[in-house]
Amino acid sequence: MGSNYDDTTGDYVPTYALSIPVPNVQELARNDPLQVPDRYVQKQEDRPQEIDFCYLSSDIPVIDLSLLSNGDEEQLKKLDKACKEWGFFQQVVNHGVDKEVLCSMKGAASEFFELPLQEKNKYSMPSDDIQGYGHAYVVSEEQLLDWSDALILAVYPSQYRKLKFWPKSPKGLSKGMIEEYSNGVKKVAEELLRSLSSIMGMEKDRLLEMHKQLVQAMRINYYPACCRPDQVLGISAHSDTSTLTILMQENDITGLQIKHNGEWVAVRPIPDALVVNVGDVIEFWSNGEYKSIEHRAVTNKSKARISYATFFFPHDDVEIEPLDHMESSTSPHKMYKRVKYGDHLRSSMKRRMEGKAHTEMAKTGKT
Ligand SMILES: O=C(O)CCC(=O)C(=O)O
Ligand SMILES: [Fe+2]
Repeated sequence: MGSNYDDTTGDYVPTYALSIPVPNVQELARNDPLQVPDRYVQKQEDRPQEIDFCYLSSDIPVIDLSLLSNGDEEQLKKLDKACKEWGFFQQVVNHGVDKEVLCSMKGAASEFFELPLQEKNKYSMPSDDIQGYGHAYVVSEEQLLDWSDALILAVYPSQYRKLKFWPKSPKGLSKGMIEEYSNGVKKVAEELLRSLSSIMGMEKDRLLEMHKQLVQAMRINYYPACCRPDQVLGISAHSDTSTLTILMQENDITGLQIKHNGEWVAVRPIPDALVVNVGDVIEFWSNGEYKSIEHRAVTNKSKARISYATFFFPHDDVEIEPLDHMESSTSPHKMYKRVKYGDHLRSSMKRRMEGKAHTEMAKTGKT
């Protein structure tokens, strides 16, 4: 596991993974809008089908966070069902993050991506880490690439930050703005973890305590418009290595698709809602009862799309394994081996994003 010291503060910050630098997709699409280079054309079986674009599900459970945090039985049941059957849910109302904060974040991020490449490259991701502006999960020269660029930042604990990657321009995407947004979604994550603790039969604060330290990182994905959305993927199918992920998407541009009963289902954006998904850590702790669902993003012909994913995960040293009391409800055995979280995270980052392959490795083989 790598380690590093921040140039500006001298603090210890963990290093996550290597990623081979590859061309900027926004620039590529701007220079030649009618071409998709071969390296972005997905294998036939991975390409989005026509039907995947049209089927917008309104069945994905919607949860009211303010009712949930007051212990509302109906919402707790919904949460349980959502995590078992979907691994995803959306919160429409009362998630508590100010609408203005959501809007300012969106405005500031789109201004950032509109800057000239030379400006954005001041924050470019080095080949030995995945913080900064660039592409993560590129592990071989032959690997097919996703139709997106990203800005990735570690936010909490604050000593994990590498401030040289935090944009100084535009002014809107300031440290204060990123912190305000991050604090808002952190409160949402903490509330959800309390409710998840309850439905997993534990004291409310137990899941939070099990993190030792709640680590928070943000990835802002930029998907340029693409002349062949049927051939490319904005982000390949994967499940998140987090405990929970909170995603803010555009109010009017679809792109996120989740795997449900073997089919890809597009998540209909609900204005100002936050989309939440269960990550691998909850799947492991719950012995597979709650699912870390595969998802991906598709592109579209006419508009760029930006999405804002915040990942919450435990401290590197935390040992993750199915909780004893969760063994009996799903299976008489522990389905996953005991792993150090930092090892799981880094071993999955060494691979190309490939569905749930990285969680298969953690399985004991017993069901
Ligand atoms: O853009 C999206 O809707 C999905 C992004 C995502 O899955 C991720 O960043 O992990
Ligand atoms: Fe994801």
